[in-house]
Amino acid sequence: MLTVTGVSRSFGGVYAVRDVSLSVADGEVCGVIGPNGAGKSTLFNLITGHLAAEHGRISFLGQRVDRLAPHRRARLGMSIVFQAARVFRGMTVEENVRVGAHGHTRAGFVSAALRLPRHRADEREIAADAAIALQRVGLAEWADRPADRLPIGQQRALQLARALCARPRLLLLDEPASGLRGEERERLATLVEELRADGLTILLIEHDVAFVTRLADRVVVLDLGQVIADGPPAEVRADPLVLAAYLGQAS
Ligand SMILES: Nc1ncnc2c1ncn2[C@@H]1O[C@H](COP(=O)(O)OP(=O)(O)OP(=O)(O)O)[C@@H](O)[C@H]1O
Repeated sequence: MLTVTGVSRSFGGVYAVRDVSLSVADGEVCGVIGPNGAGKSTLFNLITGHLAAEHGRISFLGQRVDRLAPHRRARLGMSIVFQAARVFRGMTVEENVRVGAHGHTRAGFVSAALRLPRHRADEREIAADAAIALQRVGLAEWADRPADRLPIGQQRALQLARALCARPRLLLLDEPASGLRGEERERLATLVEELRADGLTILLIEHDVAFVTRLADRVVVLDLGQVIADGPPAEVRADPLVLAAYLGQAS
């Protein structure tokens, strides 16, 4: 579904991501881990289009996308949950989720905001999608409450619902567990497991090794901008290069 081939990006002459290749198959949960500064966020932004690659190619559903703007990639079916993304204040939970739908309806965001008549059919479709997404993440009963009153764990679930409302082919999660503790983290892991059981394809970028190795079918490890391991979680966790990269960080 997603193929990244020999992608590089530098800042001020120093490579943040260097000659990285990885692929995500249909229905797979692929995890990307790595110590601080390994290049995870840079890689994520290269895939979503928020940063331009200097070398390499990125293909999504058989189409080359590395020159496409983020919204064009989103329209092809990439849906993103950004690291520590906020919910929209002054909007209900349901309204927050609806925002995610505007990529795939005929109506653009502006037309929908103006509530032009020809977009009313879309509105019904969006409401149905939002209801399904809220149900999926366990927030249906919170639909009419102000989004910013939700506890952080549920705000993260809300961001997932917003991404699901766009009917993604590939869900891209950037450090979804950051800032979550104990029970909230556990609930998020269960939710990602459920999405995986639904057959959703997920690319999960995360600092927390235990979180990723529990959820991913395959794990790619970055260190100093390069891939140092790629394989099943158990294999990767025992890899001496991976252990050394994480130990190096701890010392
Ligand atoms: N916009 C930027 N300008 C300059 N340097 C950058 C920029 N973005 C990232 N870098 C550098 O690129 C390297 C990789 O950073 P990146 O944020 O991708 O790593 P990361 O693995 O996501 O780290 P963390 O786990 O700490 O978020 C770091 O050395 C960082 O300082």
